[in-house]
Amino acid sequence: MEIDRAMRESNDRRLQTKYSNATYIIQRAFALYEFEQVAFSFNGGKDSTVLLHLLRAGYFLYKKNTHHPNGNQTDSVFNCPMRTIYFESPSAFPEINSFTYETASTYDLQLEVIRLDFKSGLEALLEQKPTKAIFLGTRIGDPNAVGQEQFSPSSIGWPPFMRVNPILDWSYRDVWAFISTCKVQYCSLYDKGYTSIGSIYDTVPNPLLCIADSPSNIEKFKPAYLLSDGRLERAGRAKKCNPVSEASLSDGLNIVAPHQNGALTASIIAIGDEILFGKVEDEIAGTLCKRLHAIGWHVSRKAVVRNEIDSVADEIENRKSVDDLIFLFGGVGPLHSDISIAGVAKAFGTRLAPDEEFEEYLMCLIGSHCTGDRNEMALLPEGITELLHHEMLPLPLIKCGNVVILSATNASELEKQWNCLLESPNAQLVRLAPFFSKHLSTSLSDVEISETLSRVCLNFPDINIGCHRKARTGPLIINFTGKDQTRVELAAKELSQKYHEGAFSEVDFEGVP
Ligand SMILES: Cc1cc2nc3c(=O)[nH]c(=O)nc-3n(C[C@H](O)[C@H](O)[C@H](O)COP(=O)(O)O)c2cc1C
Ligand SMILES: Nc1ncnc2c1ncn2[C@@H]1O[C@H](COP(=O)(O)OP(=O)(O)OP(=O)(O)O)[C@@H](O)[C@H]1O
Ligand SMILES: [Mg+2]
Repeated sequence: MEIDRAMRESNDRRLQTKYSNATYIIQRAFALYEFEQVAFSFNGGKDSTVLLHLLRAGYFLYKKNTHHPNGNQTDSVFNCPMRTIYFESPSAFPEINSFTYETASTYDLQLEVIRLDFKSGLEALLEQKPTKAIFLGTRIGDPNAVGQEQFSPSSIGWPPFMRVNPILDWSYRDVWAFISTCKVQYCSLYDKGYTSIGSIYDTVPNPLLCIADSPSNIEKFKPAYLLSDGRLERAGRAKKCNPVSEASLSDGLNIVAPHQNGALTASIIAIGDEILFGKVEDEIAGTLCKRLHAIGWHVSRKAVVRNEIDSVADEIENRKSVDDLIFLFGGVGPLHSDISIAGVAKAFGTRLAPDEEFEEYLMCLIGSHCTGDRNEMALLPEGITELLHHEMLPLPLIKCGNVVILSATNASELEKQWNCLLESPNAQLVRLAPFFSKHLSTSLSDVEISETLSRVCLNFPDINIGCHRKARTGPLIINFTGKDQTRVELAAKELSQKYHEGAFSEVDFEGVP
């Protein structure tokens, strides 16, 4: 069977893994449902074209593995004569329409044409013929894929059937790699710059494929397979909203209010059972606090949580609408305990989806170790992920909504990433007016100064007034911190004036004069 052979002979391990997973799902469906009760939803688009050939291969493998394990199943025109539904619409492109009919005839598909909308059409279909499962070419990144699994029952309010999505985890690039590896025919619109095809009213060629300097002044487009960033495959679907921007706008993500000189707050989340066991000293959070303070940010919370998806998600959930940025570190990578990114996805109510751009960086860094089965590190929260590039970083940093994920494991790695973040405009790590501090040391007892100090606090709500001491019996150091130097000085003066001369001396934070 030509598809199976082409895939076996391919040296694209990653695509082979996708292929074997997809054909496994297809074989499971054929094992679970009677052949006559399963349908394929085909519309001539690239995704359903890929699915058609996977169904042919999956059916071939199913037959080979169940009925005729030793039979000769290598017939290159092996077909899957399955029920195929096509919702034909007057607003479909004629090229799509004719490709659908031609392909159905080439591959002996039993075409059932439905001229109703999806929901009513499916209701009518299920009334006429028992249909338990329908194969769809839905892929992650499609607006309607959110929340779906490879087997997902139809939504509430829809007629009951199982949606089977064998290529749910396929990327745009996987689709074109498969089409090219197996040399299958596809609708001609994809050679004219269309990258995802809806109706004639809402679809134009993808502007990202436009050839700018066409000599004839007529717009020309490169073929769809040349689109390098698959996340933009729907850029030609004019009237439909991009789920990424929709989600980020409705959540207010990525939009840090333009506080002129005001307060921006950050929280820091360390993930690590070892820190909680007391086995590892975390040096990153402390360094981050210093760096944030130095650029005028307030740190509102520093937390350490367990290597558990729910613990990470809960902590982010609590902070994501309170703080302007959340810094997260620990639990990032391919190990079983590296659950931080899944926790971020859960906190934002999204799923992990392959990020092709990040995967490319991983490939450059660790080569074939991250291809095929081992691309888990390229699964990033869908619709909310931004990559923060910097020439000094071998891998871009990941920002999801307002959560910045640091991969640093010690203070010196952090310093490097911090400097890159400062230079990356998308990190939104803006420099604010600096803090001024004054520290007074005294041998007065806590009891002696507490009442006066409380009054100063009331008079200077804009100044942070804190106290610390190195030992119970040693001097007390009082810290005045704020953005207005004059107010800081005034607060310190108001306190010292209430006591005899020499009761306070100015020191640094450590208490050194
Ligand atoms: C066979 C079939 C089953 C569908 N089942 C559902 C469903 O259960 N729930 C739902 O919200 N939409 C369902 N839809 C609609 C799709 O989610 C989606 O709106 C449609 O494929 C159009 O996708 P597009 O916007 O990418 O063109 C179904 C569509 C088809 C063809
Ligand atoms: N008019 C239709 N008739 C039958 N099935 C459809 C129709 N429209 C969508 N589908 C099903 O929904 C799936 C997802 O649709 P979608 O438009 O995202 O993919 P596609 O049409 O295959 O490719 P493209 O994204 O390039 O348009 C299709 O693969 C197909 O299974
Ligand atoms: Mg389509």
